[in-house]
Amino acid sequence: MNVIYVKDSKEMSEKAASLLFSRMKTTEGQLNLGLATGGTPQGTYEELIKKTRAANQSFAQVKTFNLDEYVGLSEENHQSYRYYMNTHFFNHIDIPIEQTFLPNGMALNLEEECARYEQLIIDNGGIDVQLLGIGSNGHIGFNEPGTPFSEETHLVKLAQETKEANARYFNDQSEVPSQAITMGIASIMRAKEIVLLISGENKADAFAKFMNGTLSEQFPASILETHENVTVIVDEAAANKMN
Ligand SMILES: N[C@@H]1[C@@H](O)[C@H](O)[C@@H](COP(=O)(O)O)O[C@@H]1O
Repeated sequence: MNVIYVKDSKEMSEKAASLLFSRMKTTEGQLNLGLATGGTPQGTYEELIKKTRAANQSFAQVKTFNLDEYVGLSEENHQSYRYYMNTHFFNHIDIPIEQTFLPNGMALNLEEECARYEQLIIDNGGIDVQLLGIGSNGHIGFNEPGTPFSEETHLVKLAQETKEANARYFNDQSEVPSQAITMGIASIMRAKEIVLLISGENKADAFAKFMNGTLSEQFPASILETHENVTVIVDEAAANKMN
């Protein structure tokens, strides 16, 4: 595992964007990108848009697969992850929108939707580079503590801690959906390369726990240490409990 220590979230975003940009360039855009939402990767998307424009680079061949989506929020809902991805990234680059995929949290049959999404990723050849954030309880995607490492895309009930953490994006905590569809740990681990971003002092405990290396389903991110190609980019605020 390659751990890169950076000063702040700006430097983290620049490093992550450079890494993704170079992967897209070396594959001439023939790349399946796994993407994440939340506050942490927002700067990475901004940097990636800047780089793409400055280099006048086309990424029309890239396909994207997001980790997760809330159940019951339409794509017009500003809190849906589809809306987040469109506004923060897809509307500003030339990846055709038909090549951008998220689980459909409005599907009538949610179990079928999970199986469809898992198969969609497989049928497209799998994910080449997966971008990840981490929840303060160690969740990745929406795989909460206790999720079996063997899970593929599935329906989850959000932990109270996660609902509280994500309430800042909603008018009121009662509006935070209680369910989501997420790629499972097994789906994430099939990505050929993983880039984990950790930023801010509210992630310091999670980072310290991650680095202590105990493999446990109670701390979902711990599985990443068993993946052969992981880069962690962590800023000073998140790393400060390691000193
Ligand atoms: N499902 C997302 C995760 O993919 C994300 O990593 C986490 C942390 O978000 P933030 O980066 O805003 O702290 O929040 C959500 O729960």
